[in-house]
Amino acid sequence: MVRKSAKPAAEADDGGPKLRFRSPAEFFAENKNIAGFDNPGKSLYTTIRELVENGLDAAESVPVLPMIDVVVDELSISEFNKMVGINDRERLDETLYKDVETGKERKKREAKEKREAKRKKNQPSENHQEAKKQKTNPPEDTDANMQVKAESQTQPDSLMEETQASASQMSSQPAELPSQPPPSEQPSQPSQATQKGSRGDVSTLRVFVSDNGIGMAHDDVPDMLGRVLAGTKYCVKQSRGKFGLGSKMALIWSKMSTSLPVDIRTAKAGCEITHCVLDIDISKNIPNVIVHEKLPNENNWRGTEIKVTIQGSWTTYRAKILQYMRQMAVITPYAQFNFKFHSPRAEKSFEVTFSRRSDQMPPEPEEVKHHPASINQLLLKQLISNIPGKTPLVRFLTRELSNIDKPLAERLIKELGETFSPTMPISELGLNEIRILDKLLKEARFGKPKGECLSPAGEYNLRLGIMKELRPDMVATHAESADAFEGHPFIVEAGVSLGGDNVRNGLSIYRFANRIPLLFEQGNDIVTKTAQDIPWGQYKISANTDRIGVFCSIVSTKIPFKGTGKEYIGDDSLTIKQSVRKAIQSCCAQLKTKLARRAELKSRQDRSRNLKRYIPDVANAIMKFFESVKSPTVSAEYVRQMQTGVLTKEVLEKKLSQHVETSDRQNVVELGSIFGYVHEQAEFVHLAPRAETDLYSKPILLQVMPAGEGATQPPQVGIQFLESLRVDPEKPEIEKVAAEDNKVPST
Ligand SMILES: Nc1ncnc2c1ncn2[C@@H]1O[C@H](COP(=O)(O)OP(=O)(O)OP(=O)(O)O)[C@@H](O)[C@H]1O
Repeated sequence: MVRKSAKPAAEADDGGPKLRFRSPAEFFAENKNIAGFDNPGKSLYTTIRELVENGLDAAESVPVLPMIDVVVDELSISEFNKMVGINDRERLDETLYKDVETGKERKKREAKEKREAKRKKNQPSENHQEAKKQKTNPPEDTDANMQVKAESQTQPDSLMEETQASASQMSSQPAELPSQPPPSEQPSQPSQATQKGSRGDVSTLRVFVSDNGIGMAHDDVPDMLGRVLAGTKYCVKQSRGKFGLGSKMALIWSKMSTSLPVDIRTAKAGCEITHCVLDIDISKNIPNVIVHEKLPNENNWRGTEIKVTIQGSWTTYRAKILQYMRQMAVITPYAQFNFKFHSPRAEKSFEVTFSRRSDQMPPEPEEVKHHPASINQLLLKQLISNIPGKTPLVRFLTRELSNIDKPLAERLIKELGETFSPTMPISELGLNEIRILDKLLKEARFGKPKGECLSPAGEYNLRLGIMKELRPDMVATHAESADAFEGHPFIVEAGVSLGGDNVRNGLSIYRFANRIPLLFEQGNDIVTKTAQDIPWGQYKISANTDRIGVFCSIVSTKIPFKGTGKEYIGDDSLTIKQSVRKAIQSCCAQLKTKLARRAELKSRQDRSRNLKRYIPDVANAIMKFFESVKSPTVSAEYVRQMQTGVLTKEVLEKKLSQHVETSDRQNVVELGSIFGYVHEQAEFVHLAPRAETDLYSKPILLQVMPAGEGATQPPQVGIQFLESLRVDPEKPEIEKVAAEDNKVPST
């Protein structure tokens, strides 16, 4: 009898680690921070972001002007309990709860409040001293002092202004967004809706996002929204979505925090409405469908509505969420965003509309083929397996890859060696043939991928955004031509502004990647780092004391984000970095010219203001001059006018003063053309006489030269006949104004 041999020692259960498997859903549930779901507050922000961006992608793919509604409903604890069927429960032992203040905590808080109050009391004198110090010690213009808006920075005031202006309160309170009450006014007991978490107040929120986009096919809905790493955007095309993950992360977070499913209503054009309620089986990474039905679509509605109930920290992330909505409105001016927040505390509720400002949608980005420079062995195998095996190699190279035409494909195949031929079927390409082909594609020279497949925001939209966002004194924009990063085309557009409303000294960075704004980890981003390296001083801009806005929009078929949360782009993407630098520097060069011109015009304006001080003396000097000139040919007419009272000192003073004002206004027109003011508003005043009754029959230009800055001596006076109006050839718009109001004499 053969005895069953005992298990080899190595296979015995020795208590060592056991092999386990994780589904993609489990992996992302455990590592949700890499997808931007770090804590309840950030999870709320990312949930809204993912759903809004899906809506925008869906509308743009129709294409139709996007209309995005976002409603965040804060549920009271009772409301939530009712929803899930739990009875409200009285607390028996209050001291068990984290949100109830202990005696020690109360003492600590009271001491802190006392300190705060004392500090506030002393503040006026401190402020005064600080101001005095700043006056005497202006900060040095060093890179170390350069300020970059940190992510911890509070919402810019301009946002508050705008939000307040357009917020229509749902409560009877004045139109003002409710702000967080000071700590001393906060209840020590949890509110009806919130519980204290380690990261601020955590409450249950129902997030509803709807769009007028392309909608989803009935059968696809469960997989699209209930299977991690499933989507329609895995192709070489510019889009906000890429990973097939975002909406599923929202679902996973809802599963982790409230255990409630996601509710979807969607319809494609001319189709019935799909209503689907689904959950996700995390361990199997498959949708767990609760409802999947078709409903009549009487109004022929098209779009998608998604409702998800999650925990989140509204109070901590409210500013970021509104900042996000606002920046989306800036970079997507052709979209309309309606944002509502409902709370059981009516005074906290509000709604904001970020109106559409342009009907001009950028062209829809095109899907393109892989560029040879983006190829690797795995991708080659995938491409080969996607098409029939009998496809000849030459056709594979020309049809499946971009930037290879037939002659180039034939040259490449020749270069591969004798075992390759243009007609060989791709099924004959073994592992080594693929290795050889991959090596050659990496080493050969190819044209850059074309940027036509991309849809940049456009300098116009960028400028519109900057003007609206910052209302700057001066702005310059520039679009770099398309370049490629690892075989993916990209385009960088930049804008640099100076001054503006509520802009702090130093650098304020606004970065958009495929029209997604960057609100977190800004310090690590390629644009921030590049902007910090710009030698601002060379452009007569102080990175320390000037208020500089740097806007940068990057579009690409692949943005090299450092995480699936699509936040920052590392500055190791060298070709992108170079383009960003060049684009910012081009803006700086434009600003330098404008600054120099502004300084020149400003000094001209100052000079003409100074001239006015000398007008009485000048008038006196001219009168004396005519009185003393004996030659009748020069002065007979003037002497006659003086005798008849036409030419008096007062008339001269008036004329001189008019002339100074005229040249002042000219400066205003020129300044206007530099800063982009509307020319129709500028008044052009002629130097020529307007009527025969005027003092002189020919236009005259009086040149009054002060002796110098702060001179006490009377100025020199000269008189010239003006033959024609001098027009700056660099400023044709001024010429146009003059020509339109063409009372300028031809003589
Ligand atoms: N509002 C919507 N309208 C139409 N289709 C949608 C909508 N939301 C999601 N989808 C479809 O579901 C797919 C999965 O969406 P999901 O948010 O999970 O990932 P994604 O947008 O493809 O990529 P990413 O994770 O980078 O955001 C999308 O590719 C899209 O086809």
